[in-house]
Amino acid sequence: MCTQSTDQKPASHTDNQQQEHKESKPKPAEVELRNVFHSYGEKRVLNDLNLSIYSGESTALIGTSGTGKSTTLRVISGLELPDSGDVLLRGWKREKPLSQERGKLRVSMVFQHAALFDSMSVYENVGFRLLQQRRLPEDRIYELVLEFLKRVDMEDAIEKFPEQLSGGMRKRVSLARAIIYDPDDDTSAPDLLLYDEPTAGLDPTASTRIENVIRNVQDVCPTSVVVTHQFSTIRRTADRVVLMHEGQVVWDGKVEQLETTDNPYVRQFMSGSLEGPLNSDSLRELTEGNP
Ligand SMILES: Nc1ncnc2c1ncn2[C@@H]1O[C@H](COP(=O)(O)OP(=O)(O)OP(=O)(O)O)[C@@H](O)[C@H]1O
Repeated sequence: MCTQSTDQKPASHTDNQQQEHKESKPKPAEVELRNVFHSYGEKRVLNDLNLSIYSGESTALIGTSGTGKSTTLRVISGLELPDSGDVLLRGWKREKPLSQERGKLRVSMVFQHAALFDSMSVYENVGFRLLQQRRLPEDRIYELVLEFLKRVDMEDAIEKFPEQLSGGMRKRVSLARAIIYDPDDDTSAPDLLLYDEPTAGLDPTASTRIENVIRNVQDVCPTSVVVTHQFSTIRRTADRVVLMHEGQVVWDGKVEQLETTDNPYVRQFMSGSLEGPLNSDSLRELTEGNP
């Protein structure tokens, strides 16, 4: 049942994007999504989304299922173009999808289901981009793959195939693949890492390993967005948290403010209560208010 309908409709979403984050972070934005709308067929998923991702900051993107978090990552990466609104990468406006223009920011994405090539070894998976580019001799690529596998504690698996690895191991391999670059060519390092539920389906130990890796790779790429449902991942990996609801940002603050804010969306999300602005009555009002 919706108990707080009038002051939590779309018009108030912007107000609810609390200034807790913005007041304290006058950093340059790596990514700006401005008034972004995106639908799959008739289903509107991003609904006037405004979001900035700041340099040097790890942002956790949270929200209930189906609220558009993965779609937001896909729009940031250029895998999807918005129906309307702007995607700005260091001020440069994306006009075409990633397949047609790479853009001003090197974005690497770690997908929810590792997305490794089953027919390729771990070496071939992690070195895939460097092997395709053919700029480096193969023994140098092997060295680099080994080095980046060490970062995720997976160097012993270099000759293995994905089917020989557990889910958590596959995720660590996919992390190595996302971050690998040639240290002699600074332009090959990722500028932004996007993680889609990196710890989903993992036991607590495997989750902790992934969370440590996410923290540790911040020296390679200090700016990241992590979509997650897991509080341990939020606490261990994020500086800032953005809560989405029905394709909009409804709260934006520092990770420690999750515990103290009285924002009703955050309070309900944190408590897991069925009562509050995240419930289905509220969702219906939101949809009805937006043709
Ligand atoms: N390719 C697609 N075609 C049609 N509908 C899609 C597609 N991708 C996502 N959707 C729908 O869009 C909505 C938002 O999906 P999205 O994956 O962005 O949400 P999410 O917040 O990441 O959800 P979850 O936390 O469950 O992963 C969902 O209802 C989903 O079913």
